[in-house]
Amino acid sequence: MNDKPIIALDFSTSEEIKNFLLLFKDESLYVKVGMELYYQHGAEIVKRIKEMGHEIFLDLKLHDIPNTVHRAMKGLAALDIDMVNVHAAGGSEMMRAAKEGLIAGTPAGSAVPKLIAVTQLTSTSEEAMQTEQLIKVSLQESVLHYADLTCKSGLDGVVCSAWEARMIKDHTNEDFICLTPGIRPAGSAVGDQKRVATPGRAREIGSTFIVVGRPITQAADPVAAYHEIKNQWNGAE
Ligand SMILES: O=c1ccn([C@@H]2O[C@H](COP(=O)(O)O)[C@@H](O)[C@H]2O)c(=O)[nH]1
Repeated sequence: MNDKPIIALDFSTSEEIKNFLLLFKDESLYVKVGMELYYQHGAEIVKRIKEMGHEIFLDLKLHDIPNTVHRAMKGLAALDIDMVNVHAAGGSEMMRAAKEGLIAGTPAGSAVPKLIAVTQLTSTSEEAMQTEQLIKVSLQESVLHYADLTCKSGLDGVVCSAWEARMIKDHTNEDFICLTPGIRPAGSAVGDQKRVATPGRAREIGSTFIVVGRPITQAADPVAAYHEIKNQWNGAE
């Protein structure tokens, strides 16, 4: 497991990002740049955050035809990101194309970013999956199916809820990344998330990375909230 919780930087302005990151002074963080930030500030914001010494998971969840995803990944690989993702629902051909694009676009001498795939979003309940996506198996079966497909397509891991991490690692291997959003410290607001777990529970079950947004970014003291969550994640409290 990675000892740093990944902070979801769900902000829209570069000013907000700057002010937020300044709170952490010289601490090196692992942050997640998602659609809200990337669609407004693009490669420039990724570059600036990287220059500040932070690791970056670029959470754009690509899902398109294989050729388009290959070309997009080739471009993203030039950004010096650490991890990026696609939707497993795009299929094995698309996932393999994503990986090939990433390898082709990575500058010589640099490490290829980790590539993971979303199984079922943590905001999806079993009922919504069955009635809206018309997937007639259990949510666990669907998540496991996508994890298996992702592993066989040569990717590094999946996005899932903490509750599915152990099952996925048992069916793939211990090194297969299970990155789990939907993390909520006891007593904090769940919001739109459906499959949530505390940082401590996520560690016990087998998450490799946890992603935490609002419980940190909307806290009265984000630095204190981050360290409390980090301690719980590392089993220190
Ligand atoms: O299944 C998924 C995939 C991605 N996310 C992203 O993680 C963060 C979670 O933020 P919170 O504020 O802690 O809910 C957010 O950026 C999502 O886009 C996810 O939640 N679930």
